[in-house]
Amino acid sequence: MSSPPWFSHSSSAGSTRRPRSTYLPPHLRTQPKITVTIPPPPYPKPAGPFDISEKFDELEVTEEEEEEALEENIIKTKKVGPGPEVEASGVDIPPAVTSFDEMGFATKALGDNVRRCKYVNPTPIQKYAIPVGMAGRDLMACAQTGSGKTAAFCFPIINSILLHKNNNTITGIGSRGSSATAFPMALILAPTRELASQIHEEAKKFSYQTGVKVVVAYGGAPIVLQLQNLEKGVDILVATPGRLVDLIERRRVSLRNVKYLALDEADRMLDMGFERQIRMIVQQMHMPPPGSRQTMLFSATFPDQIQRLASDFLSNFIFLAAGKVGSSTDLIVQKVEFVADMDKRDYLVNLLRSQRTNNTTPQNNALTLVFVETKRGADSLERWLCSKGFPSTAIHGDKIQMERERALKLFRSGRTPILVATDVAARGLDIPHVAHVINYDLPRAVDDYVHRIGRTGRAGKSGLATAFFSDKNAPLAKPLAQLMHQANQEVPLWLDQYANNNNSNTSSQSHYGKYAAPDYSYNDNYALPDSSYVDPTYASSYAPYDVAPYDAPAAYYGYNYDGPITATGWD
Ligand SMILES: Nc1ncnc2c1ncn2[C@@H]1O[C@H](COP(=O)(O)OP(=O)(O)OP(=O)(O)O)[C@@H](O)[C@H]1O
Repeated sequence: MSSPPWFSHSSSAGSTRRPRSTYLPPHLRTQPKITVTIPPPPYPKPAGPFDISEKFDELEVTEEEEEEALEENIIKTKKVGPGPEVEASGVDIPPAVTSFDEMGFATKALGDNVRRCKYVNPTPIQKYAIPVGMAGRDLMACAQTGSGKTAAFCFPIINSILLHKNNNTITGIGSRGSSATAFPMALILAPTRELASQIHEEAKKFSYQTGVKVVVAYGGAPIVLQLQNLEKGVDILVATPGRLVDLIERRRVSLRNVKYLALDEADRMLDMGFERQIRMIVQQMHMPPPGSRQTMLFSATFPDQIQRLASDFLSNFIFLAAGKVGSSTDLIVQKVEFVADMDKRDYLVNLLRSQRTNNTTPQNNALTLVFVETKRGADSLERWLCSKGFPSTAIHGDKIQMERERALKLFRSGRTPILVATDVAARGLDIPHVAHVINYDLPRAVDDYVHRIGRTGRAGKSGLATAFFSDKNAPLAKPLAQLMHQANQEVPLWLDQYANNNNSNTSSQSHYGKYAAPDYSYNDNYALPDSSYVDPTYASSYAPYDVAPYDAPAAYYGYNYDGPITATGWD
């Protein structure tokens, strides 16, 4: 493990020579030499190339294969469970269950779909959250990354739709001239296109052969196709805020009939400056009020500002916390290395080379996700890695949606086993076989670190996370060290020392303060992709970071949304 220049530590011996070709300006030549420490592989060796088909139709498996998969999932959920204690608060909390059979789904089809997904036992959060959701109660649920939160809000929604679809007051599609308005019964909001798309795929699997229709709408993809899908009928609409507002403005979606609302990664949507849009969607666009609809908020982290939103959106809700709020799962081995910024590239290449040589993550077999700070940095690192013989691809907010999807597909399938990403890939993405997450640039906030490393160590599997820490990350030292201690990780002495020297920044989980300016990486990835809308309150914070022109329609400023609806055409 490498240490900062001022820290004397025995492990700094045995360093690797910096390649001759690297020019170092004289004033930087006293920097410590690089040591690459590769821990033993904590992850199972996955078999690649990977099957990324996601539809059940394509997943018809032999009984033998099914048994094998079930066996594997029993092992996985055994690792997840009995799991961390789930803390529940609220009145009349419905009792938790221990198996999917006990959940009492409305139709056999739902139980069949659980089986098709090869889920043997519910994860801890599912044991508590699914009964709460199925009892129709509002819910705020916090559970570690990769713990199965998607199923925890999807199953109650699908179940309730199956129970109540026929009593629906506004059925199917209303009409306005030649184009129809869709009246979904359920709305699931997600912060990014990729996450919305993933939830859509999951929800389709969970509702397979139930008759429940799931449609997705997000920016960057042709709206015409989404409109056509909406016209065919929709029970559950999965959407990003920007595109949804556009569809409502065009009167192609009405929220009057929404009985179930789920916000995934709700805290992230606030960080991104989407609060006003979300409040407008939930409070001013004809959605039934709390009490007349069921609302569920899910995330792995819950910074303070979400509490206020919760009190406005939820009614008589139950709070569930699986494990410590904002903690990382201990399935992930976390390493922190002190790497000066100028040494990062060489260090990374050495790390990947050792990985390859030691066969810990053979090429094309296990996936490595590398997080960087900027879009330009992502492109440049991707090129560098390719030039060094490491097939890589990159994903960030400046790429068009097709390129983003292509990059994910290449990575997911193992054809390009390294993905260089900005925070656009930090939340919610469930990519099997990600064995190693490298924080080449650490994020500014520890919550973001938790979500990033959570791309590995999912659903009971173990994973590895390596962070490159440099002087500029000093403010993160304390919350990072705290988080690692909580997760029983080996914390380098120098990091503890850094943490003690940086006592000023003591907030460990919620880092921006109340509605404070988002980190530029949010702008990089989130604030603009789905619309060019930037809340003027936050616009100045984005300014130095190459913001697309702010062009939100005037309607967005008024909180009373009942005026004339104009189609803006932006997406
Ligand atoms: N009961 C279960 N048994 C086995 N696997 C499960 C179970 N529930 C969910 N999974 C799988 O676990 C993985 C992680 O689930 P999911 O993406 O819902 O996690 P999450 O808690 O939403 O994570 P994040 O916080 O990163 O968004 C998925 O591959 C999912 O199919």
